[in-house]
Amino acid sequence: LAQDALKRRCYDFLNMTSRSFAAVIQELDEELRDAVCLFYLVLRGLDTIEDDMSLDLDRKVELLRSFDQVIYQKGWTFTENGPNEKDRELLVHFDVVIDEFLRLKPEYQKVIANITKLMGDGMADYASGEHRENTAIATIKDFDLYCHYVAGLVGYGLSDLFAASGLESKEIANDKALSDSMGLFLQKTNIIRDYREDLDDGRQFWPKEIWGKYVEKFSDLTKPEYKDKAQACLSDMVLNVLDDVPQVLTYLSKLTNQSVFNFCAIPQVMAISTLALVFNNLDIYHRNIKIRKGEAVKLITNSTDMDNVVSIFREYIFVISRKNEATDPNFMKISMAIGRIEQWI
Ligand SMILES: O=C(O)CO[C@@H](C(=O)O)[C@@H](OCCCCCc1ccc2ccccc2c1)C(=O)NCCCCCc1ccc2ccccc2c1
Ligand SMILES: [Mg+2]
Ligand SMILES: [Mg+2]
Repeated sequence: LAQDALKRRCYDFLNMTSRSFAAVIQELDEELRDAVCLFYLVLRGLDTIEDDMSLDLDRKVELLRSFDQVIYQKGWTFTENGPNEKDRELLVHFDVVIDEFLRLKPEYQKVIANITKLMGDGMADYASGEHRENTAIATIKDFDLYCHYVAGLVGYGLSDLFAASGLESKEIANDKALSDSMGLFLQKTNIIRDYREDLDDGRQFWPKEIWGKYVEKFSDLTKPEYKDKAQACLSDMVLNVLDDVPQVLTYLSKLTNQSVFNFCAIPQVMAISTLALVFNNLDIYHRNIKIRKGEAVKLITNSTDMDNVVSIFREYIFVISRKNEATDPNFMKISMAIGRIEQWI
């Protein structure tokens, strides 16, 4: 009974810390649900360290690089987060997560600990660079590497958990590029959508190799006199994300378990819908925009098989092509990226 209470508290933390993933994780097949829930909570705990700009850099790096050992330390909790840190409650009660993590099958624990180590080291590498006034994400290569660390690796770990559970074939974990794209598509779309929120937090994730073509200072993109430059920069960022669409659809087409498919497909269709919403929408420089609740519900109910998911992607790719303006310096490149995707779908 005490164990059920522990597990209940973990799902409470899941629902507390994630609007978008809590529902789809709870829909997963029995065999995978707890492992994926704890995978999420462990990494959200790690990210709560990474996101806290009030933490001393050396302290942050030490925690990020040792988090894969923290998850084996019964009783460990953390109260050094700033008062406004979104998910500080999770770390204040992290001993509950650790107790549940230690009850998982050793094979699942190994996958989670391995990804936690890789992600923590990657975040630490970036945090040191970020401290040098935001020059950490200079090139598109840096951008891909950062998103690999914080999201691509989640794709790696999920594919490993799917394979280990026997609900999907081992093959799903072989093609790392496909798993990586599942994370990159979600993370890059969020980074575009969150421009304003991150700017206000003193963080910037857009690669200077892109925005530096249009403005001197990253915050110039919010100024009315740079409106045309800001629009061209935004379409350049969307162009970069479109490259991941064929791999995302290929990954989804390989899934055979219904609950795994729903879990994987729903965040991706939300992301393509968000990408179409932010494309050529300069509001992103001023506020955080989100897809309407009604649209989200429609997407969730229609993302249960590959044909429906492909038609949802086709619909939003069409929205992007319609919003594509001939005066945009990236007009042709966007048209060609859309052409490549349409070949696939
Ligand atoms: O603070 C926030 O709320 C947002 O933080 C963002 C940031 O700080 O950049 C950022 O933090 C990233 C570091 C922690 C990763 C946490 C995570 C997220 C989703 C999961 C889903 C299932 C299992 C484990 C998961 C772990 C964030 O949450 N970005 C959202 C996109 C990340 C998507 C990860 C991902 C990758 C592949 C997937 C494949 C299939 C289904 C879900 C997938 C989910
Ligand atoms: Mg975060
Ligand atoms: Mg983060």
